[in-house]
Amino acid sequence: METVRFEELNISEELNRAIRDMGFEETTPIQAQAIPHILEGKDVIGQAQTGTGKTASFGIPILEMVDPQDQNLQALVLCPTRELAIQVAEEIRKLGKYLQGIKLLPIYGGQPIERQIRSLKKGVQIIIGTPGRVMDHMRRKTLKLDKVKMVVLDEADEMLNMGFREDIETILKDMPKTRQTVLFSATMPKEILEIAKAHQNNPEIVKVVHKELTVPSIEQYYFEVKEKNKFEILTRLIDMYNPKLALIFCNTKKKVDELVSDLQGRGYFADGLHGDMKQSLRDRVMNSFRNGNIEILIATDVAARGIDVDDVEIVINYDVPQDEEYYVHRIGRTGRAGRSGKAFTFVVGKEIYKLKDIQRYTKTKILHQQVPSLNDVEEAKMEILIENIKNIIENEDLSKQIKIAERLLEEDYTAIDLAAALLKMTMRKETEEEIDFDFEDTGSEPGMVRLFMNIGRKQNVRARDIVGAIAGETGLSGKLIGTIDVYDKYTFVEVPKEYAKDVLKIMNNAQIKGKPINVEPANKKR
Ligand SMILES: Nc1ncnc2c1ncn2[C@@H]1O[C@H](COP(=O)(O)OP(=O)(O)OP(=O)(O)O)[C@@H](O)[C@H]1O
Ligand SMILES: [Mg+2]
Repeated sequence: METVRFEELNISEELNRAIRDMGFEETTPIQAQAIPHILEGKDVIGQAQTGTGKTASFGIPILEMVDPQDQNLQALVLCPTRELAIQVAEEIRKLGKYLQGIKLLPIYGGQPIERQIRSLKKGVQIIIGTPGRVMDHMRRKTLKLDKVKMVVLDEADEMLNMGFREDIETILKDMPKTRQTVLFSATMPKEILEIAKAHQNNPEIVKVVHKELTVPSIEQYYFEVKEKNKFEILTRLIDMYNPKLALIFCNTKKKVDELVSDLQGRGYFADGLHGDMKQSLRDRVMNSFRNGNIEILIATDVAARGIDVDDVEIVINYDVPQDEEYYVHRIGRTGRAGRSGKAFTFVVGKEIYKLKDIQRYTKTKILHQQVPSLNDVEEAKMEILIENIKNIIENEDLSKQIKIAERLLEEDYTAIDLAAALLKMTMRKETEEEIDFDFEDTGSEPGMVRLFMNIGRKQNVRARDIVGAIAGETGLSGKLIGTIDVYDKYTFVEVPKEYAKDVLKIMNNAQIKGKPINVEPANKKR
C-alpha cells in the first residue's frame, strides 16, 4: 500500500471537504500508513522523509478525535521551535475549518503570556506549543493536562537534542496514562526508542522506508571553496538560478547577521532568522519570506526543522552543518510535496570528511560541482531569457504583437532580423544618446555617486532586478555597485564616480520588467 484516497480512511465529510480545499488528491504514503493506526487509538512512531505530509498524519486524527462538546484540553502537539508551532497550528486550523466548535491555540515563548492565558481561559481543545512555554503554563496552572487524550511530539528527536528531555518527561508525566502518544520525524536516532519505551504503550512503528533518507527530487551538490570566496560564490549561485525563494543556513547567529547585511548591501531582498531576535521580528521576517517580500532567508538551524514554504527552490549550506541529521532537515526545506529542489553545500578544506559522513548517513551521493564562472552566470541568464520567450510564445495571447510582426515581415525583413532586433531591445545593450554630466560625490562614501530612478518598491521591481540590470548592462560586477535603497519614493543606487556616466547612459535606455526607467544623478550639474 503506497497511497490511498482520503475517502477510504473513514474520516468525517467535514475533514474530507477541507482536505479537498487544500488540494490534496490522495494521501502520501506516511498518511496512508499512520492515520489508520492513530485513528484506532494506537501509539505510533512515524518516520518519513521531509515534506511528505507528516503534519496532516497527526493533524487529521487529532481533529477526528477531539470532542467539540468538551471544553477541556484534549490534544497537545509539541514542536521544537516557535515558527513550527505557528505553522502546525495553521495547518490543523485549515484542516478543521468545517468542524464546528473546535478551538486550537499555538503557545510559544516570546509572545505575551497574558494574552495566551486569556485565550486558554476561554477553553481550548488543541494546543500546539513549544516545551518551554507549555511548562511555563503548567507551573502557573493556566494549562491542565489531566484530560489530554493524545500528545504528539513533532520532530521528537530534535526536542531531545535541544535538551528538552526533562521538560518533555515532566509534561508527559502530567498527563493521564491512558493517553495516546505519537512521535514523528524524518530522522529517528536510537535514543528516541528509549523515550518511546518509557512513555509509549506498545507503539506501532510506521517507517516509510526508502533507500535514502533525503528526498530524491532534491539535486544535491557541493562546492569546494575558500572561506573568503563564499560570499562571491553565493551571489553567483543566486544570480545563476534566480530562485523564487532561497534559504541559506549558517552555523552561527553572527554569520547570519553578517551575511544579511552583505546581501542587503548588494541589493538582494534578504533577511535573517535566528534565536537572538525578538519574537515580533522573527514573525515579521517569516511572514515576509512566506509572501515573497524577502527572497532570501538566512537562518541558523532554528529554521531547519519542519518549516514548509512552497517556493523555496534552493537551499544553501553556507556552512557544513555540525550534525548529519541537520543536513537532512536543512535541505528538506526544498523539494516538498513532490516538488523538485536544489541543495548546495560549501565545503572548506577538511570539512570534506564531514561531508563524507553525511553521505554515509543519508545514503545519498552529493555531487561535486565546479564553482560557476561569471560566464556560466551569463549563460544561465541567457537560458532563463530563452525559457521566458518560449513561455510567452506558448502561453500568452500574442495576436496584437503578431500583427506588428506581420507588418514588418511584409517590409522584407526576415523573421530572424526581427527576433534579433527585439532581443537586442530586451537585452538593453544600446544607446546613442550622449549625456554629459559632471558628477559630484553624492554617495555615502567618497568617490561614489548616487543615482535616482523612478521606480518605487510598489512597482514590484526588486532590488535584485535593478542590480542585475545594472550589472548585466554595464558589465560592472555587483561589487562595484554600492548601497541600493529607497529614498522618498525614489530608488537609488550608488556607483563609483568613474562609472556613473556609463551607468546612467545605459540605464536610461534600459527597461526593468518591461518598464522604461528614468535615471538621474543626485545634484546634477549640466
Ligand atoms: N496528501 C497530500 N497531498 C498533497 N500535499 C500534501 C499532502 N499532505 C500534505 N501535503 C502538503 O505537503 C507539504 C509538506 O507537508 P508537511 O509539512 O506536513 O511535511 P513533513 O513530512 O512534516 O516534513 P518535515 O519533515 O520537513 O517536517 C505541506 O505544504 C502540506 O500541506
Ligand atoms: Mg513536519
